[in-house]
Amino acid sequence: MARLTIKGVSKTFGASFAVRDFSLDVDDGELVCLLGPSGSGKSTLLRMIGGFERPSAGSILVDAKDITALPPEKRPTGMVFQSHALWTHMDVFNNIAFGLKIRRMPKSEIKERVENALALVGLSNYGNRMTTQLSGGQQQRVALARSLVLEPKILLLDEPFASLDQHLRERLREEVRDIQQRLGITTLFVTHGQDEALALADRIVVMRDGGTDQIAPPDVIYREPKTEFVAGFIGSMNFVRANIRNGISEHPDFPLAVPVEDGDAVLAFRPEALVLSPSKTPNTAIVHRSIDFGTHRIVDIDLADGARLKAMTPPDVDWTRGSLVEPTATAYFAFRDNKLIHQSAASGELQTNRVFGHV
Ligand SMILES: Nc1ncnc2c1ncn2[C@@H]1O[C@H](COP(=O)(O)OP(=O)(O)OP(=O)(O)O)[C@@H](O)[C@H]1O
Repeated sequence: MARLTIKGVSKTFGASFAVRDFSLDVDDGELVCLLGPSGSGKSTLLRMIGGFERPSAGSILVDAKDITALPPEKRPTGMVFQSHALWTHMDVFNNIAFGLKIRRMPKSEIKERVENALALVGLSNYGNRMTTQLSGGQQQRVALARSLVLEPKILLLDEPFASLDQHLRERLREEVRDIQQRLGITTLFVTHGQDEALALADRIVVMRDGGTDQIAPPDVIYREPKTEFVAGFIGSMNFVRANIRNGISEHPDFPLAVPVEDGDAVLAFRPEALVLSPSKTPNTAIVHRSIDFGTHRIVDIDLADGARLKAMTPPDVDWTRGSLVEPTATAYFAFRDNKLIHQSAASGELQTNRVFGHV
């Protein structure tokens, strides 16, 4: 168990910043996901923590000890990469034992530790297999065991399941979460899959252009996105542009209360916060498509100005293509210059519920 502290870390390549003035405290046993689009600096940040890249500024501490200048093998970190890079001329046992042999650990202890690590990743009978005889998922399990066997204080995972199919990826990430919680190991997990982050993380760091837009638990990121970017990147979100005057949006379909200074804003609402009612007035919204998912229906509607929105509705009402509907947003956000400037009371209530544990 260990606490990781990242203080004002930057990394420049030539004139451009890959990571910009990044700070984060990761608690003992916490799992933090670094989430962001390609090129946002996730891998560079992880590589700096693992010692594979030197920060241009700032420092990295584990349990208050500065490790910024240490090489990877002297750090209390273990890293699992996207491509597993197992040794093909060694069997599974020796792949996992390699790091321990270098540390000149007694043979009997190596055997015990490797067997424990194999059991942990569900590969107890695979020690004698060559790595070329393993499936992709099994190879990633071996890579994980190879890191865990060294008992790192901090586990660093860089999109470890990116090359696997969806089903296997979901299973492995649940296994990793399980192992991580059982060992109580402080973990940083890089992903660009929002589902993965929402399913795994105690907290999510949403990265953009080397900086962070928001650091918060998954439900907070979903319910209280601090920026327009976060709102659009995590979960499904509808956006419309509107002018705000005297505290009211001038959008013809969404005359919402937005008590902010007059000017342009982006209004945003989740599909589940968009309620549809039948309308007789032409020139409102028209149903484009309705898909039944059993538990709910997703209805695409086209506004008069051509914008297409998604509503989540109960499954029992079938909205036929071409029917006229009036959309109402029951909970919404308003953004200006990427920043949240207003959140409706309804989403505020959700927040209160969450805080008091009623959801
Ligand atoms: N060795 C390097 N030399 C020059 N530029 C680099 C180097 N490594 C990364 N970069 C740049 O730094 C930025 C951040 O890259 P990084 O790989 O950290 O992003 P990422 O969020 O992990 O992306 P992905 O999801 O595609 O892996 C990118 O613009 C990238 O081109």
